[in-house]
Amino acid sequence: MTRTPKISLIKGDGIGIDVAEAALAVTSAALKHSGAVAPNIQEIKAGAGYYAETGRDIEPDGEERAGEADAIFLGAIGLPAIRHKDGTEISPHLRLRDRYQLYAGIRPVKAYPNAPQRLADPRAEGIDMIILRESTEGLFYTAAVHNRAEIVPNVEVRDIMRISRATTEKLHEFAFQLAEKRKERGKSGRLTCVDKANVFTSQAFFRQIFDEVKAAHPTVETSYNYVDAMALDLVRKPWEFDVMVMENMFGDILSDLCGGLVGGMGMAACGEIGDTIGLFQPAHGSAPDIMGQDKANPLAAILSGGLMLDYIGEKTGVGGYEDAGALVDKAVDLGFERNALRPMEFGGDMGTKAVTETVIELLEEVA
Ligand SMILES: NC(=O)c1ccc[n+]([C@@H]2O[C@H](COP(=O)([O-])OP(=O)(O)OC[C@H]3O[C@@H](n4cnc5c(N)ncnc54)[C@H](O)[C@@H]3O)[C@@H](O)[C@H]2O)c1
Ligand SMILES: CC(C)[C@H](C(=O)O)[C@@H](O)C(=O)O
Repeated sequence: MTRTPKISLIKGDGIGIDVAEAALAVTSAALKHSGAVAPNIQEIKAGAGYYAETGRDIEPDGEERAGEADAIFLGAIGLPAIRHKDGTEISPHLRLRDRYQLYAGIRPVKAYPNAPQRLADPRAEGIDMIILRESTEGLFYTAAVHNRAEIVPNVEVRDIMRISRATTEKLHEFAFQLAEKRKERGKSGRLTCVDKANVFTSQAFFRQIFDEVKAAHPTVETSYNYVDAMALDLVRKPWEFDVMVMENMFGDILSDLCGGLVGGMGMAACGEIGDTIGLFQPAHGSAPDIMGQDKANPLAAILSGGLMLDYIGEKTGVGGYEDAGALVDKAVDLGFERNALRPMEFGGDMGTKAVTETVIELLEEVA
């Protein structure tokens, strides 16, 4: 008997609530088309709004319950007006990354036809790459929610860039395997190690481990780029890159830059994978400037939902999930090809609901 996959759902704050609902509607339609069993979904309350009401950033036992599922789906968390006393924002999702060691943060960056090209060079139409952001340590190791920074009140605060062998070996192994898979699918499969090895010992260690892991993957073409030069190259010739692997903070910053290259944050999908569970969310935030107005582009969340279905299928072996993930991608591809997806984010005429309904209609065609 096939088992029923389980998803933990955290809608969060602002547009996170709307785009999470959009992603669920689309994934549920895709699963019906592929004949898969519907997942059990347990909702967990968390976020800045929840903190303002209760003084807690996630419901009691929420972290533990989140991890009992096959995957976690998150909308977005945080509202700039709601902060801890130390000035930082409400970010329980960083504890989920830490607790479940979600080290491999996959952030796909793809240019779609009829979506805005922010670069004038026509080669920008071919942008199709992945930022692989380590998501548990690096400069986020001492993020405020972990209480690990060295603090001399009002005098000095030291945040630490932690690069550990155990996590970095797993990250680079993941990166090489991803590059190999992409090459099999006709992409260049070139892997770039993005670091700051010219200045920081931790970053030289990151690169040293990259070279060690590379020895077991002789067919993968590799290169190095310092993170500052990477920012330059992502604007001047992003089409030359395929997979880029980097520490946490560099990936945080460059993945927003990449979102901008292909339209905006409403296109920035994300999957954070650990050894036992994955968390899927759009890479954008709660967008307080447009919340409650049906203006958010739900595609980053919808594409993240597609990544989640693929992950659940591969992890559990439950039939129809990987097919449903592929259907979500196909529907979005077709929608852009036909100019049937015109999010307001790009100056189009379609709000959150209209984009979601159109993707659901397109699913019927691609199924
Ligand atoms: N993963 C997360 O949960 C996450 C990520 C980033 C920021 N945040 C939080 O979200 C809040 C707002 O942060 P911010 O303004 O720096 O980043 P943001 O991503 O929310 O917004 C940045 C800009 O992009 C636009 N935007 C973002 N997503 C969009 C979408 N789907 N459709 C259309 N436009 C979109 C916004 O309107 C805004 O102009 C903060 O509290 C921050 O801490 C949370
Ligand atoms: C809101 C914040 C904690 C988060 C991060 O820095 O990881 C966001 O910027 C992201 O990119 O997902």
